[in-house]
Amino acid sequence: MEFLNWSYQGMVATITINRPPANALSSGLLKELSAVLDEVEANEEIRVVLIHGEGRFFSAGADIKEFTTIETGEAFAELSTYGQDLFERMERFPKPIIAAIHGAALGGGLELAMGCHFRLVADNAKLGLPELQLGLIPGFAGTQRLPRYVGAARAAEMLFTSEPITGLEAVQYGLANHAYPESELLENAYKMAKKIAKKSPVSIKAAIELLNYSKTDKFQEGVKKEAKLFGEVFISNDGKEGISAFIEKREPNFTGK
Ligand SMILES: C/C=C/C(=O)SCCNC(=O)CCNC(=O)[C@H](O)C(C)(C)COP(=O)(O)OP(=O)(O)OC[C@H]1O[C@@H](n2cnc3c(N)ncnc32)[C@H](O)[C@@H]1OP(=O)(O)O
Repeated sequence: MEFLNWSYQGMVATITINRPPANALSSGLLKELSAVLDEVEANEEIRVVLIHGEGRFFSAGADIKEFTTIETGEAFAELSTYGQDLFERMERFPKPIIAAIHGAALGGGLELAMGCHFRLVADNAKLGLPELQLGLIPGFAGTQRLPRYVGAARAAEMLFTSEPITGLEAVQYGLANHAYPESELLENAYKMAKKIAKKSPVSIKAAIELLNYSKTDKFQEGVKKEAKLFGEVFISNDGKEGISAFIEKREPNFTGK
């Protein structure tokens, strides 16, 4: 594995995102995550999965630099569908997956965390979907999962302003379950994971299957629509301007074209 480390001890597997400087989710990293999930699913000794980031951040989102190598809207929509399917698999995964978020979970990073069964955060972490700042939209099901956790109006504000919320706010909004000082986050996440690992894997698997029924057919329709629009927005002039502005470290100038 090039971008992820993983190991397990005492029924708890730890997946560490390790792609400096920002743990950006390149397509290679997403493929590795899929392969790790295969191994974790097949291993009967593992009952709970904890996912966190090495370095300063959980993850700053999809790899914006890799975006410049993608030429067509269709290819962008395919990337979107790949991430959506992977995070959907996580939400349906038969073993609980907990995200422990420090630093920042932005864009695809937050979308990955929202595909986990729940989130624990550092109280000063930043969580947001800043894609509109890039002249884009979220593409890994963020437009469908965020309103489920925080409500439509808060999701709209987070999308329209691109401003992140803090870990403490994420708990108030229902996006994260508990916030801790950053230095105590992992220790508390392991405590929680070990508690859950004592439960029957049979009943955990059934509970996860049932929790997924609370999603409506509209969720799946919304996800498909998101991938289509993700490709369309990417090929707009504003999409190109937003990505160039990020790479050139300047404010974008959007024209509506
Ligand atoms: C379908 C999904 C779509 C998406 O996910 S689109 C991406 C959404 N995410 C974002 O828009 C977040 C972009 N990043 C940031 O806002 C900031 O960065 C941070 C808040 C994460 C950190 O800010 P600071 O502490 O000032 O560090 P820094 O100098 O901006 O970043 C350190 C290095 O990390 C690279 N980087 C950060 N985020 C990404 C990314 N998402 N993709 C690729 N590279 C990224 C930067 O460019 C830079 O690199 P260098 O040192 O070479 O200049």
